[in-house]
Amino acid sequence: MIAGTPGVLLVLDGWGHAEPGEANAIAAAATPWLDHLLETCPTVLADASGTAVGLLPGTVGNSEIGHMVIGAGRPVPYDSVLVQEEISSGRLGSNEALTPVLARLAATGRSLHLIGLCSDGMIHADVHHLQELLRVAARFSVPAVHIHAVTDGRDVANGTAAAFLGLVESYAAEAGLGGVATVVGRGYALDKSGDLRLTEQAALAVMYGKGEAVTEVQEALELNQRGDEWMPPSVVTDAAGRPVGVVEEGDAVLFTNFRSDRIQQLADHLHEHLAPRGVTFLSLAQYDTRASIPPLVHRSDAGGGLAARLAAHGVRSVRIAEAEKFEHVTYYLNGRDPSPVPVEEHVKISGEAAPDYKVRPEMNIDKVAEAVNAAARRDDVPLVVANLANIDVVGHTGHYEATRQATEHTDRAVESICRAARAAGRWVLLVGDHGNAEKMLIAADGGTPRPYGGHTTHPVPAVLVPADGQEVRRPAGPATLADIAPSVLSLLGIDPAPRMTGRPLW
Ligand SMILES: O=C(O)[C@@H](CO)OP(=O)(O)O
Ligand SMILES: [Mn+2]
Ligand SMILES: [Mn+2]
Repeated sequence: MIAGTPGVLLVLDGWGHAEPGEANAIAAAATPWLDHLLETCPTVLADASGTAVGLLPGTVGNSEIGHMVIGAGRPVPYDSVLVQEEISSGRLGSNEALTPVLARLAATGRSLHLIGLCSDGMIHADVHHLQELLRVAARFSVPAVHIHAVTDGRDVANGTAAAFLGLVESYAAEAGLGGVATVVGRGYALDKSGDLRLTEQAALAVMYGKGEAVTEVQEALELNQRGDEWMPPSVVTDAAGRPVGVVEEGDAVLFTNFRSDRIQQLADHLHEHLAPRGVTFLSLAQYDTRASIPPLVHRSDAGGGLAARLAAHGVRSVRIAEAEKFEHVTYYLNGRDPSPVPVEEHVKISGEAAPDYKVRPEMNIDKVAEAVNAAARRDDVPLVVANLANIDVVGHTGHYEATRQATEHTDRAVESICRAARAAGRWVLLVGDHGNAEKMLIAADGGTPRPYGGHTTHPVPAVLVPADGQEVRRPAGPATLADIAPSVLSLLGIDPAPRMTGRPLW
C-alpha cells in the first residue's frame, strides 16, 4: 500500500527546548523515556517561531501556525503578518471593507466599537493595531469609538493589564477619539469551551452595560481580585451613571483579534443579537464564525500539503487529540480546510473536563495514548497523527509544579505509544509545535521574575524513533516545522508535494 514504513506523528504541544534552569519545568521533570530517546535517536532542533513559520520576526509560535506549517510543509504567512502589512503599508486607510463602514458612521452619526484582546502577546491580537485603527477612524470623522477591552494575563504575564489599558488610552488621546467603554477578562470573552454563560457575561456588558459600574478604567483594575484573565465585566459610566458606550442600533463592531478560534463564540453571540438591530460587523482577519463577518484582510492559502498528498495516494490517516487540540490535528493540519477527506478518520478524546488544569495535569492523556495505540495496530492505517496537549495546556496555568507533572504524564504516554508502535513495525516522529513549558518565568516590572504561562520563541525538538531495523540517517543542518511534512511523506515512501519548501530530515 505504501512504499515506505508506516508511522506515528506525535505533536507534543508546547514542548520547547531551553537549557535547564529555574524556569524550565520540562527539564525539571523526571522523563526517563524522553531523555533516552533524545540521547539515542536521530534528533534535531527545529525553528517554530518568527519568520521560519510565517510569523513576524521574533514572534512566539502558536498552535495554529505550528500545526498549519507542520501540515503545509512550508511557512504560511499568518493572519498577524497580513494585518501588520495592511497597517505598515498605509493600506488600512483605504481598506475596502473598513472605509465604507467608517464613512457611513460619519454620515449617520453612529459609533464604532472595537472589541478584542488588549496585549502584545501576538497570539490572538496585538494591542498596537488599535493605534492605527483609531487614527483612521479619526481621519474619517467617525463621531465616537468605544473600546471593549479584553484583558489577557495568559499570553503575557498576569498583572500587565493596567499597562496595556494605559497604552490604549494614550492611543485614544493621541487620535483625539475614543475611549475604553468596557473591560472584561479573556476567561469570559474568549471562552472556547462552549460555556455560553461566560460569553454571555461579556456580551451583556457590551450590549446593555451590565457589569460592575466604574467611573474610570483604573477603578475596574483595582476592584479585580482574580487576575487579568478573569477580570469580571466592568462598565465605564458617565457622571449620570449611564454606560458611556453600549452598542446601539446602526453602530458598527470591529473585532480586533486576528486569530479566530477564541473570539468566534463571542462574535457569533453578538452578531446573532445585534445584526437584526442594524449593527454592522467587521473583523480584522477572517473568522470561522457561523455568521459571515467581512474581514479587513483575507487569510493565506495553507493547502496543498500533507493531507492533500495523503489523499492523492489513498493513504489513510487517523487524527487523535483531546478537545483542546482537536482542530489542530484536523482543520489546521489540513491547511484550514474543513472538507471531509474520505481517507481520514478523526477521533476527539473526551473525558472529565478539568475545572482547573493544574489540579488534573494528566488531563485525558491515557485515553489519547490508548486511541493512538489502537490505531497503530491497524494494518489499513499507514499514518497515525496525534497531539499530546498536556505540556501546553497545563503550562498555560503558569503553575510550575503542575506543568512538571504534566510533562511526566506525557513521558509515560510517549513510552506507551513508542512500545505499541514498535510492536506494530512503525516509526514515531515526536515534535513540538512551539515552546511553552521550558520557560515558566518572565522578567517584568524592571526585572522581577513572574510566573509565565505563555508561549516562547525557543526551538522545538524533532526526534525520529525508527521502526525496528529501519535505517535512517542523522539529520543535518538547521530545521524548521516546514520540514516535518516532507519527512513524514519520505518515511512513508511518498514524494513531497510540489508546494512544500521544507525538506526531509531523515
Ligand atoms: O490557548 C490559546 O488560545 C493559545 C494561547 O493564547 O494557545 P495555543 O496557540 O496553544 O492554542
Ligand atoms: Mn500548541
Ligand atoms: Mn498554547
